[in-house]
Parts: sequence; structure tokens; C-alpha cells
Amino acid sequence: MTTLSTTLAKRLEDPRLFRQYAYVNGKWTHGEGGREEAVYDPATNEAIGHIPLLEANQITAAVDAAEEAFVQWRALRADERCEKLLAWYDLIQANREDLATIMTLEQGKPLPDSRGEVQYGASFVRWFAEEGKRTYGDTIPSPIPNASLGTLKEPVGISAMITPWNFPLAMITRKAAAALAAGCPVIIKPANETPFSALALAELAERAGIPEGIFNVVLGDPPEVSKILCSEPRIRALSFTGSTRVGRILIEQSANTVKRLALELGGNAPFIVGPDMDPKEAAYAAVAAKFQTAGQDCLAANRILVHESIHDEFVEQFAERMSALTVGNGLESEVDLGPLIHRQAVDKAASIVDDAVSKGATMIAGDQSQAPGENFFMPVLLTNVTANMKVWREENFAPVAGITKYSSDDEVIEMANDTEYGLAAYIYTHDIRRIWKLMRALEYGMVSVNSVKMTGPPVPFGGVKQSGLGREGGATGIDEYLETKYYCLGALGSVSGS
Ligand SMILES: NC(=O)c1ccc[n+]([C@@H]2O[C@H](COP(=O)([O-])OP(=O)(O)OC[C@H]3O[C@@H](n4cnc5c(N)ncnc54)[C@H](O)[C@@H]3O)[C@@H](O)[C@H]2O)c1
Ligand SMILES: N[C@@H](CC=O)C(=O)O
Repeated sequence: MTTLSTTLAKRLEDPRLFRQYAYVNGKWTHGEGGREEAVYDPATNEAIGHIPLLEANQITAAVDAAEEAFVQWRALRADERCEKLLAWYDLIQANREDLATIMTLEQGKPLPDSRGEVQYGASFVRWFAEEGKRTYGDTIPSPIPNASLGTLKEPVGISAMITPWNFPLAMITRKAAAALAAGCPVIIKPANETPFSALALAELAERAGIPEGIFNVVLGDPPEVSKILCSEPRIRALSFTGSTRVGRILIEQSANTVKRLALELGGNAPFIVGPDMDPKEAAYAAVAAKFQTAGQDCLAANRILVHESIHDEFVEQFAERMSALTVGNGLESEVDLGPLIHRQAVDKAASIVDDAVSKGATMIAGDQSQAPGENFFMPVLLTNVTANMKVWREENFAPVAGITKYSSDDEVIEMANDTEYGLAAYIYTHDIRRIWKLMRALEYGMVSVNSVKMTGPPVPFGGVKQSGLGREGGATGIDEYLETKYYCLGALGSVSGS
């Protein structure tokens, strides 16, 4: 183990939560080919530890284990699966501080944000523990003489999950808890940048009594692993959270085995500010929406559209609030923004700013000479942003705020919908007619009015257009892992007994 991993283990109340192996069929597993990859603390670029890159036969062994374990897991009563999920929930909550420390060290977000994500992630486990007891079927008035018709909800089968680095715990539990509650075994491939949160979840799943083969975490070269998972006919569902670019690849790779797909992809959220808004109130909300997770958030305000009548005051207030943000190591107190995930993300952020300025944007603030390390990017504010700039067209996934002005509701609707993405949108106004008009016209899966916080277990989370397929959480999240079986019971004789 590297010195930092020793340091990390020392920081933990329970060092056994820090695992540097894959978890397959209830066993901590090395890579048979000896391949491994270092995992770095993005704040310091120190290696936290290493993970094995499994060989193809080891990925297939996870499928074999899941297939064998599926029989018993699906045979459990829903309340028996619920008990195990609630035990997992309790263990996640009891180990929140260690899970948060692991998350901040591998992802970089400030500790309070990591604690929040652990809580958020645990809440999905509790939600689906209960949802699993409500997978009701239907009875159908029969048009067929002497027959009784109905439907059953049945587990879809082995479910693979490929998850991102920006929310390394909650994006797993939001999927895995639903699948497990439905009766499905899961094979999770976390991002190689942030594997240790997933492996800690595996340790706690084992302690909760989730049987071997039911909760598996495989590690490897991402394209290599996904090709195996996507081409494996025994895997009946693939749930992916990540970029639209990779989502397209997985759709193609899954076509030959016709998998059930649940895709949570990229966003390009508009943050629309109406003319009636107090500029300071709106600006402070926009800063929160833009810089959450240092901008590395699918819900981050990616384009900020301000009515021309309050634009200048809004920009002034935004700049003032942004300048008060503290950038630093997430382990330190009072830090608002941690590092970006790696140097490539910093370079991409810089290229987005350079592109905007070269096309006429004005950079109001953002002095990179103040960055406290090579993976840090100081918040940047750009105005006079136009639709031909990367900061407008792409999900910039960085602390780069692009502001533009508009003059009418019809104009801002057109501007906001001018993207292939459709995940989340924000509307700030107190005019109910404007709220209703914009909310109906915006082409997004989720619209939040006067609130930066919009998510939680009861929410049907997901996007339209190229931001994804399906919904996670809410009353329908478990349906991603259920099939509906129709049955017809014939020749029953007439109920009148004649
Ligand atoms: N809609 C949502 O709920 C949601 C939530 C979080 C993040 N995201 C999106 O995720 C993206 C950021 O996360 P990211 O950088 O980890 O995304 P990413 O698409 O680069 O990676 C996501 C996962 O896919 C794997 N992967 C990467 N390249 C692959 C390939 N060629 N073949 C197979 N697998 C591959 C990665 O190892 C990782 O596990 C952003 O676009 C963000 O909007 C969406
Ligand atoms: N903040 C999002 C995660 C996307 O990056 C969520 O709450 O699901």
C-alpha cells in the first residue's frame, strides 16, 4: 500500500472500509493478469491506493455468480429483501464519516458535501427497501369466457451498472437499491477515478447480509469491461450514469442482446431569471446552482439567462458572491469548491474559457494564478455569451459561469431549448403566468422553480432528448428492474357454478 493509503486507513474509524480489490461472489479479488491502476487524491495528486484491472474471465465469473445467486434472492419475500436493505441503510448511516472521508479523498468534494452525498445515497436504499414491497400486479376484467386474467411483476434479472465519478456513492445506491429490492443481482462498474466508495458499499452490503453473488463490484479498463457486460446475454438490464458520449456507445454495444436500458446522461441546464426577480436573490441562487460540486454536476446551471432589465445588477451581484467562494482541499474546513477530478478537466475548463473569450465573451473574474494546486480551477464569470461558444453548447462540467441576456419569454424559451440535452432547467420568477408558460414550454425532464435543490428519493429523476432514457427514484424507479408478466387462467368454469 502507498503511504497515503496507509494515511487514509489511519484516518478511518474502520480501516476495513478501505478496500483495494474488486468484490466478486463475496470475495475480495485481485486481477489475475496482474494489471492495476493507481487512484489519486485530486487535491494533492498523491496516490491514495491501487485497484486491480480484472481480466475478461473474471468479469464473466461475476455474471456466473450473479446467475447462481439470483435463484435464491428472487425467491425471498419482498419483506425479507427489505430487511437486508434496511440493514445496509443502517450500516451506511453508521459509517457516514468514514464514507465521506473516502469520498473526499478520491473525488475532492468538500467533506460537508461528501457527508451530504452519503446521506442522499443512503436515502435511496431506505426508499427502495420499502418500494420493493409494493410491486403490485393487476387483475384484468376478462373478455375471454371462463378465464381469469392478470399481471405479475417479476425481476428483470442480472443488472449491470456503470457509474460516474462525480457522485461516486449516490449514483450507485440509486440504481443498486432499486434492482436489489426488485429481486435482481447487480454487477457494478464504478469510475476508476473513484472506486473506493463503491468498494466500501460492497463491504457494508456483505455485513448487511446481502448474499455472495448478489452485489458485485468489478474493476477494469472501462471500454473492455463494458464490451463484456453489454455483450453478455445473461445480463438483462444495463443502468448507466455518465456522459451522453459514453451513453451512445453503450446503446450500440447493448443492441445485440436487447437489454433493458436506463440512461442518466449529460445536462446543459438553463438558469432563467425573470424581470421581476430581485437581482441579488437570483444571483445568489445562480451561484449555488452553478458551483455545486465545483460545477461537476449534471444539474449544474450551465447557461445563465437573465432578463435585460436586471442583467447588469445581476452580474454585479453574481461576481460579488462568486468572489466570496473559497477554493481548496475538501478535507479543510470552510471550503466551498474542491479540485476538479484531474488535470484534463482543468485543461478542458481553460479551453472553454479561451474559446468563449476568442468569440467575444467578456471574462469578468477568474484568476487562475490563485489556484491552490494543479487540479484546481478558480471560478470564472463570462458575460456576453453567445450560442456559438463551447460554454453554451457543451456541458462544461467546470466552475465556469456563462451569462447572457434576453428580452422576452418567447425568446428565452427558444434560447433555453437550443440544445440536444434535456435534463434539468431552473426558472426564477414569482410571476405565476410566466412560471406556467415556461415550465410547459421547456424541453427538460426536470424543471425547478425558485429552488436550487430539486432532488431526493421521491423524485422521478431523469432527462429527455439526449440526456437519457427512463427515470431513477420515485414511484417508477423500481420499474427499471421489473418485467410485467401477463397471465390468462382459462377453463376455470363459470363462477356461477352452472
Ligand atoms: N443524469 C444523471 O443523473 C447524471 C449524474 C451524474 C453524472 N452524470 C453525467 O456524467 C458525466 C460525468 O461523469 P463521468 O466523467 O464519469 O462520465 P463518463 O461517461 O466519462 O464515465 C462514466 C462511466 O463510464 C465509464 N466509461 C468511460 N468511458 C467509457 C467507454 N468508452 N466505454 C465504456 N465505459 C466507459 C467510466 O469508467 C465511468 O464508470 C457528465 O456528463 C454528467 O452530466 C449524469
Ligand atoms: N446532483 C445529481 C447528480 C448528477 O451529477 C443528483 O442529485 O442526482
